[in-house]
Amino acid sequence: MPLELAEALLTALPSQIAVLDESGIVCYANPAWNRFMRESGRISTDSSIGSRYLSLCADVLLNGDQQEKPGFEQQWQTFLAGSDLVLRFDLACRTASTTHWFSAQINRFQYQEKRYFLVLYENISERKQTELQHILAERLLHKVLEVLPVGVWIMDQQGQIVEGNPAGIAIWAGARFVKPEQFGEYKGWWLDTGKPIQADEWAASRAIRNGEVSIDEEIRIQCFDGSEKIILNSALPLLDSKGVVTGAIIVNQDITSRKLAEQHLSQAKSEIESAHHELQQVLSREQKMARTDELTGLCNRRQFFALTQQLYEVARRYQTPLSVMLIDVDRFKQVNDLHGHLVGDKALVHIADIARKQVRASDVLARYGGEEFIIALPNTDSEKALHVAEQIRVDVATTPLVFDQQSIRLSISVGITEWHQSDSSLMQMITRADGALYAAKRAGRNKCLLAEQSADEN
Ligand SMILES: Nc1nc2c(ncn2[C@@H]2O[C@H](COP(=O)(O)OP(=O)(O)OP(=O)(O)O)[C@@H](O)[C@H]2O)c(=O)[nH]1
Repeated sequence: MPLELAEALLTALPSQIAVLDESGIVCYANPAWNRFMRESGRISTDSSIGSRYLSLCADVLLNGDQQEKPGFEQQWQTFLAGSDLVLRFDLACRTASTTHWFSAQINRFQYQEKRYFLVLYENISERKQTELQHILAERLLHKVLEVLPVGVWIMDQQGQIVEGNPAGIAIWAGARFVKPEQFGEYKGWWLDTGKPIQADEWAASRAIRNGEVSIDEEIRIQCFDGSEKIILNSALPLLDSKGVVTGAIIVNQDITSRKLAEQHLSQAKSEIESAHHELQQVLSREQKMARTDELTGLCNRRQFFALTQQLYEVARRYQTPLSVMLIDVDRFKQVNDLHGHLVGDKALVHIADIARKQVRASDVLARYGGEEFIIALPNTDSEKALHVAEQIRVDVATTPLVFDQQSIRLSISVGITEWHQSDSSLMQMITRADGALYAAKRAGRNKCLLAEQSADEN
């Protein structure tokens, strides 16, 4: 090749090229080399010829490491003095505004029995920047993973863990851990349904195999100390630019203590609810008992007054009729004496049942005490009340109490009255009905008498 052509070629080449003599002094440099050395402040004139190669390598960073100059100097001197034919390294040359990265290749050669070195720089700044950004991103990711309170695992396409964070390690600490290929046989992890997790059911493997996204699957893991942990397990497939699954990212959250607290809370809630329910039942039983006569199941005297007082107020206010009747079992002492107290009780229940059949839902039927019953009949005048009383009396007289193959005949006397304009209280009505009852007894029993009639008779 003619020398001029070789010169023209070296001048046109964008790569930096220099030739050093055997002591490392630049004896040839192409324009690209000189331009770079000048622009980067390594030389002040237009030419590098005569400069020591080492002095042109100020601020050198070898192979991306922050290797200091003495380290490089030593490497350079060894190469210079040794017999190696090629020296390759990446270096960074800092200029005022930026850092240029080169891939350097230095070849030893001989020319006219003298030793020389051909230095060739290839600019790899772009590639290095990308690499550096990648490294920075990875470092950032590590930092984030380190401080994240949830466990994060990154798996490759084979299901091998390539990255994990301290929170993740803490979650699985003490767990009966197995190798991925043993997942299928392992019974130490199971879903919250109680089903052991099989290899292909594991959220991570579904993410890798099918690209499936699983969010917050609740799983239980068994630890060597016998305890259990409850973990929320999520898995997302990692995809490349073509959408092909390259691995998975798994996120774990230990919710054992939260779950325990929830369980305690719901247990406490159901205990409180059942205690409340029981209390309600006791209360309503108590309330019923407080209103009811135990023997006959009718209202007791207190309840009679509570209900009838309201009927009395309504009758007074709207001037509507209201009647009251007092019923007394005739010669009841004899029933007790002849058949015993127990039969006496049955007789009372028998009469209560008969009376119950004759009253309306709006009437108040109560056991007034001992062998006495009382009925308040709203919207009923004394004539109609007498009619009701007669029906009860006749039913009692014609329906004997059958007990132990005995038939016990019973009768009642009834005193009836209705509300008068002149009445000042409910009690006044009851006293009048009692007077009529007394009169019915005196008149021979098994009778119903109106207070108004009995007053006339007296
Ligand atoms: N078996 C039973 N007897 C009762 C009950 N309450 C009151 N007696 C009885 O009822 C009887 C009422 O008797 P008396 O007041 O003398 O009147 P009587 O025998 O019914 O006679 P007259 O009312 O005059 O027809 C008493 O012997 C009481 O002991 C009860 O709950 N059960």
